[in-house]
Amino acid sequence: MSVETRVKRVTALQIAERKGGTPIVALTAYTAPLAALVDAHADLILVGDSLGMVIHGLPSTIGVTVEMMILHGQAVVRGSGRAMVVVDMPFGSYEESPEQAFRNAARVMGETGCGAVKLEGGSRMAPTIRFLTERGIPVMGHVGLTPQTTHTMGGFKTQGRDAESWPRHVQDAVDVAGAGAFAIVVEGVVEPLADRITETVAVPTIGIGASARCDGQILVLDDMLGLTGRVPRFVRRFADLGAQADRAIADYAAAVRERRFPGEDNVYR
Ligand SMILES: Nc1nc(=O)c2c([nH]1)NC[C@@H]1CN(c3ccc(C(=O)N[C@@H](CCC(=O)O)C(=O)O)cc3)CN21
Ligand SMILES: CC(C)C(=O)C(=O)O
Ligand SMILES: [Mg+2]
Repeated sequence: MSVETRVKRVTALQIAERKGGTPIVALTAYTAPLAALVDAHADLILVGDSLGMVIHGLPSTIGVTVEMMILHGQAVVRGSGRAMVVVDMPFGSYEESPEQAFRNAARVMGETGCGAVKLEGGSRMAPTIRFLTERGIPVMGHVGLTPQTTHTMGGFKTQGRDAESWPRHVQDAVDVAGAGAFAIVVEGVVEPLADRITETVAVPTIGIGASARCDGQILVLDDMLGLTGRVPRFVRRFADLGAQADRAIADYAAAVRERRFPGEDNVYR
């Protein structure tokens, strides 16, 4: 392919410049084939640590490892070509020190070829975000409901129901942006708080369960395709692939048992 026609990936800078513009379209993907489908329509693909719960059956994201993130990150980078790929830093891989975060983030970037990493946390993670961005690793922030701290936050609870907590959440986003994050996922916050955060920080906010006031939206792909079980209120099911798969598998089972499959078309003679 010539230099002129080669499609370049969306960059962190391009995402940062989308503040206040056409909403940024983001989805998760964990595998090459689904990354290819998302790549055709989205600006950003997140290899979320939600993969631990969604495809590995873990009870939370706490047990996800750097190795798991790298394997799925490699698959998603291979399957996509245009969208920016961001890989979640899993629990325990970045909280200890900026140095620990850099070591693991550099490994994730180097072994997957992704364009950025994401890590959870507000003001307390700002020094780490600065440490990474100053050393060439683009960072996406994640504030509000942070699933990796579910055990200290008392479950997956929507944040900002009490207006007294708003200044703390706004400060979290301000500090994350000030530390150099190119965008911030705002998860599970009431609409007026999402509005306040979005109008306060200069970088785009990408919401999940955080209203239409954000500069973009993200969902777990499997949730919006209808592949997961009970989904929270913030999810819209744009398809019902779980039910379609169930019917297809039932049809296959019946066809095998009744010797209708394999049929004439499926046999080598
Ligand atoms: N499949 C899947 N989708 C996700 O969006 C997702 C994951 N997994 N795993 C990691 C985190 C966990 N997430 C979650 C999970 C559950 C709720 C939930 O049940 N929320 C309550 C809020 C109740 C309240 O208002 O406090 C809800 O009923 O919507 C929220 C976020 C978002 N992330
Ligand atoms: C829900 C998104 C933002 C995420 O962090 C994940 O999928 O792990
Ligand atoms: Mg995550």
